[in-house]
Amino acid sequence: MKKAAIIGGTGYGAIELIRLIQMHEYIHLEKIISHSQHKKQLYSFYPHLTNFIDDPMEELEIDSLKEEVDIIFFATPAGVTKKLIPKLIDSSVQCIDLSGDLRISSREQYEHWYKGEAAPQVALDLAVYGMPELYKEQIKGARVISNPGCFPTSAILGLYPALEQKIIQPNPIIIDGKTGVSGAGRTPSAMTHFSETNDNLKAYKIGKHQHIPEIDQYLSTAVNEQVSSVFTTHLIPMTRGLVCTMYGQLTEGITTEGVVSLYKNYYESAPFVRIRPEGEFPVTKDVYGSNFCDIGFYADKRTNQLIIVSAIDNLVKGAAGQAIQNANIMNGWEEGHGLNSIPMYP
Ligand SMILES: NC(=O)C1=CN([C@@H]2O[C@H](COP(=O)(O)OP(=O)(O)OC[C@H]3O[C@@H](n4cnc5c(N)ncnc54)[C@H](OP(=O)(O)O)[C@@H]3O)[C@@H](O)[C@H]2O)C=CC1
Ligand SMILES: CC(=O)N[C@@H](CCC(=O)OP(=O)(O)O)C(=O)O
Repeated sequence: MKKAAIIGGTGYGAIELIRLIQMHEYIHLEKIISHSQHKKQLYSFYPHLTNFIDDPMEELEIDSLKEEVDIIFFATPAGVTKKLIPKLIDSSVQCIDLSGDLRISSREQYEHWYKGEAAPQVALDLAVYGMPELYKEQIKGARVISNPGCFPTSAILGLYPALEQKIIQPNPIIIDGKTGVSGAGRTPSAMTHFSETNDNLKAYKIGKHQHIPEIDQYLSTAVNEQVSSVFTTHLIPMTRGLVCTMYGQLTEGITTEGVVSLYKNYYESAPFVRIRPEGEFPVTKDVYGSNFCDIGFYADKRTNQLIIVSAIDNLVKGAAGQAIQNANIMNGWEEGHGLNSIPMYP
């Protein structure tokens, strides 16, 4: 049994981690750290946690925390982990960061897209990108995990095999992303206000989204050349769920059936990627509350484009679920332990 702490206690990522850890036999949630609400009970903000979490949240004392727990989940906004991680470099505590702080290998790129100073190079060197379907061997030996962003999880899982196997051109790649409002976290804003989102559909952060360098960095490794994707996100009036619809120019006359077969082989040992048969495409309800990424394809002969549709739950495979999947791999537990529930439907 490993002892864990979550930093960022009152946020949505933390609440989803708590739900998943509750079903985990080998992780005990020792502490919930809150920046703004320490000494208060989490159930006073989230009554659905009544009788599950009784201890009050605590203030962050990083020097003692690293001695008291084995795993720290950082469910904090970008900008927090990069300041804390230098204090953990010499400890043995496992760190899993849900924020974007450790995802971008170039400090200059981070500073351009995130508008703040990047994490120290030593922390970036230590961090492994926690996408188990691509980097399982590196995750096994890692102590610091940079958990992928929600859109990058859906986009990279959907595009990587087609790029690596050269069935589509590396440029241009078009990614049309759509997400539910919980992706923006718990703090309300003008963009997430009910009357702005309900009955509405909005493209946002056009050309400026912080996931652009992350997607491009990992897709570029698939082809050993720079991929510069065209990526646009849309806010959808729903709570959870995310879909990327993606387009790449076919290089050869592969059929949809051929693409389905290629992806089935590629993800044969990936328990959370489900490939749809020809003619079927995933919807967000297929993955709701689950750690699955469902992917469907259409090789369009008329336009010579491969169309890929990839759906996840932003809070599970896009955040907390993938974090638990990484913890499982790091600790030699079964990859899907605590994550094998059937998606909620309807
Ligand atoms: N929501 C999603 O779908 C996804 C989120 N992520 C990433 O996961 C992380 C958490 O996201 P999410 O939970 O949705 O965000 P929230 O805004 O809901 O929660 C973040 C929490 O972090 C704490 N916090 C805020 N500011 C500070 C600060 N300056 N120092 C320390 N703690 C602070 C607060 O909790 P408290 O005051 O209790 O400490 C806050 O509630 C973010 O980096 C986000 O980008 C990644 C993928 C998907
Ligand atoms: C609706 C909404 O605002 N979604 C967020 C999702 C970002 C996220 O989840 O966090 P990371 O930046 O840590 O990946 C966005 O598009 O920026």
